[in-house]
Amino acid sequence: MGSGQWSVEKRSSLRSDSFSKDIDDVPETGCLSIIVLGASGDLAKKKTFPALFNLYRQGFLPAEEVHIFGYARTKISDEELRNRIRGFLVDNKAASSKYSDDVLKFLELIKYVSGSYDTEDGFRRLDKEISEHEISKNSHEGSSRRLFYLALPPSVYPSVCKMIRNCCMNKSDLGGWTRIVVEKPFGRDLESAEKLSTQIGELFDEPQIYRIDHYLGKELVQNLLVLRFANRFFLPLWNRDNIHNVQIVFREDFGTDGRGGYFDEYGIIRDIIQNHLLQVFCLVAMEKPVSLKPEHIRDEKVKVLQSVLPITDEEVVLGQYEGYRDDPTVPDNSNTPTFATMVLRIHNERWEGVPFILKAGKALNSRKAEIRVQFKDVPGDIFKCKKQGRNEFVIRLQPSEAMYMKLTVKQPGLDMSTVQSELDLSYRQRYQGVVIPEAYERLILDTYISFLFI
Ligand SMILES: NC(=O)C1=CN([C@@H]2O[C@H](COP(=O)(O)OP(=O)(O)OC[C@H]3O[C@@H](n4cnc5c(N)ncnc54)[C@H](OP(=O)(O)O)[C@@H]3O)[C@@H](O)[C@H]2O)C=CC1
Ligand SMILES: O=C1O[C@H](COP(=O)(O)O)[C@@H](O)[C@H](O)[C@H]1O
Repeated sequence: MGSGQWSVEKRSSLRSDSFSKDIDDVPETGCLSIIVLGASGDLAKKKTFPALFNLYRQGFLPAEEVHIFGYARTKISDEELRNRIRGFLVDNKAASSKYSDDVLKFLELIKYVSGSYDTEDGFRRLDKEISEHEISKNSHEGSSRRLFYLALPPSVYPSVCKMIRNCCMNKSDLGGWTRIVVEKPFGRDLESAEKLSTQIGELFDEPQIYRIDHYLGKELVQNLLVLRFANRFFLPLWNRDNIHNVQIVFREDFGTDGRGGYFDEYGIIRDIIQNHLLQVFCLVAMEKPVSLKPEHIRDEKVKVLQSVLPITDEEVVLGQYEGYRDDPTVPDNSNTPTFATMVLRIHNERWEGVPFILKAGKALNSRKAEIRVQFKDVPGDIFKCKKQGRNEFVIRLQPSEAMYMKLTVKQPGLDMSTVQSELDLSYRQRYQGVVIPEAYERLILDTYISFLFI
């Protein structure tokens, strides 16, 4: 395959599950069960099931091979779970008021099992349901694939992983596997993250564990490396000599929305900044990796993080939106921040002196996620155009993916006056008819099929 082309391959290089034997050459032929744990929750209904639906519609989850299971403590029937998620499955092809055949057929693939997260009873019933599905598909023992997606608060990951390990593992000697997907935030702090890592590491091999940060699946986040390292424009400009500051901003126009129980335990820094915004920050600030191999990219990210100076109190602002404590699941005296802004300073040759301003807030007046790179003023400005504002390069992750560059140009006409204008690459206009995948589609697909850049 020539350079720059994508190819679909099995994760053969990662097939070192201790539960599988010598399976490198065994094709994956067994059926696939996707188990969404925490199926009653916000993530499951808003993102996980819709992403699975989109994969199904595009043929990546063939009905003959796949079954989907929801699991949570809430006692509801299969039909009640389907009713909860139905409205979140958007089918562009369907007539506006009707659910399409695709939606109805997809919902038929979903079964619900109710049980607790720390006792074996529920997980044994879940295992029984999965096995029945595997048998019904004539999947040979040892060839079936089981993907456990933990759409749950991290506090229950250890017990859930233990239950999966004790009750729901399948044989993998004929190309089958068991994998788990865990969400951010990965613990509350370094100590709890390390503890969690150890606990999960004792139960599963590294290649079986997928830690997800869905911001990495967003189209314009995926584009950051290409933009930075495949364009001559940016190479000489991307440094302290030219850049005045970088802002990485996340705003949401709704509050906890029934998730107060989860959110109040973590707050905006652990919910958004420590994971989503730091990943974006690393991609903006890191040096060019040796290659696109995950470990090379990781190494460069780690170097940036290690170069960040301790954040000072004077460069942090925290806030809580009015009405946050009205949520019945939030304690009346909660001081959990729902808004935070902080300045990160990188102590290295490229970035010394350039503030990286990270900002995140819930229940603000708009929904937006963007990166703003503001350039320094032009030295020796003969046009006196400071009033027009600086050069700025903006990457809008959402909504309406776009990147645009703010430039100063001559105001068209007889006068020699200046005005600020934009070089605009709005995806909707530029890539008409191209469907941009949701972040979770990309990431979930990666958990059972891998795309290699060769
Ligand atoms: N919501 C979102 O948009 C996103 C969320 N995430 C991550 O996904 C994970 C789940 O988030 P989300 O779905 O929003 O959270 P929810 O608060 O909706 O929790 C999901 C489910 O977990 C169970 N649950 C909630 N709190 C507890 C608890 N303290 N102990 C045991 N079970 C509990 C509930 O199910 P039941 O009571 O029925 O068992 C609930 O329906 C988090 O790690 C979050 O960071 C990541 C990206 C986006
Ligand atoms: O991880 C999370 O992300 C969502 C926002 O995701 P987006 O893709 O819609 O920007 C946020 O609402 C949630 O609090 C958080 O847990």
